[in-house]
Amino acid sequence: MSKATVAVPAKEAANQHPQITIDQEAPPSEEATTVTISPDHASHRPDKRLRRTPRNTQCIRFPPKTSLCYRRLNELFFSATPDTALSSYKKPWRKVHAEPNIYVLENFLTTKEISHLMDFVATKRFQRSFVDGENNTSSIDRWHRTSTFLSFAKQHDKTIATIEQRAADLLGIQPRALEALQLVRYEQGQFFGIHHDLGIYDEEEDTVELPPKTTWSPRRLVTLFCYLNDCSEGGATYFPKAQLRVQPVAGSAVLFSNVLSDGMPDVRTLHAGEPPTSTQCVKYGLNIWFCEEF
Ligand SMILES: O=C(O)CCC(=O)C(=O)O
Ligand SMILES: [Fe+2]
Repeated sequence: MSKATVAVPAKEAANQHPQITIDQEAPPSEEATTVTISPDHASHRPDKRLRRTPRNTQCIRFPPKTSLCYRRLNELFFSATPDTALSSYKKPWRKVHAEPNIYVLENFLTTKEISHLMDFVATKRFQRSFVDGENNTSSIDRWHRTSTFLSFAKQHDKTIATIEQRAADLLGIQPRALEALQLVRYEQGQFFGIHHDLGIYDEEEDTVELPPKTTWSPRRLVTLFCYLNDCSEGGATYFPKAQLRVQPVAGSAVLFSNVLSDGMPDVRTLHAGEPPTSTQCVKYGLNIWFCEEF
């Protein structure tokens, strides 16, 4: 039974504005398959109706146009040919969706790094994940997110610093622009419902509210989400608007932008962490976020 459905009402269909219906009573869809691309959504254009209310007029400020980072972001996310941007990535990679551009990078983490990260799993305490709400509040929401997490201090150790540096090199940024790495865990049935990494999704308006610049939380431009283990029964990262599921494979990472080229949230990269459906798989992932500034 699908828990999150994407439906295009008849009157909206002509305008290509998919509406998302989220059944809050239950976690996201279990109809996971390996990476698939839907022709229906491959041509979806950015939603030009993004509201510019007084609360979200401050769009994301990109790095200077002359910077390596600006060129990388442009090429990776706003052009059809990312080959130069990914030329420094010497391992296999695939563009698994166009507009919005979403990539899967194979072997982003080495097996040594994975086992080092998994050592923390045994010794450190995971916290219940929470969701951000209005007015800089956050709360535990068992309907929306039941997974647990663990944050590392920046450059916590040599391995973490190496991973940070690798992610920074990929995006052409300094490691200081990355948020502290965050390990997430999903036991059977645990999930993270449909959300956006930049701000709060307004289901009725089908927009993402860009958080104000003054908020305590950094604004996340780009997400690089790494998988620490294989998970074939459930556990996919699901992009409802792209109709895409990325199935966890140890060491690989999914890369996507949370912003459009005008610095406003890209609602098309709405996503969810689906629940592993078997006791055989406890899913572990590592969030690496490139942020606007601290
Ligand atoms: O677990 C996943 O596949 C996605 C996790 C995620 O979206 C997040 O932690 O923000
Ligand atoms: Fe996310």
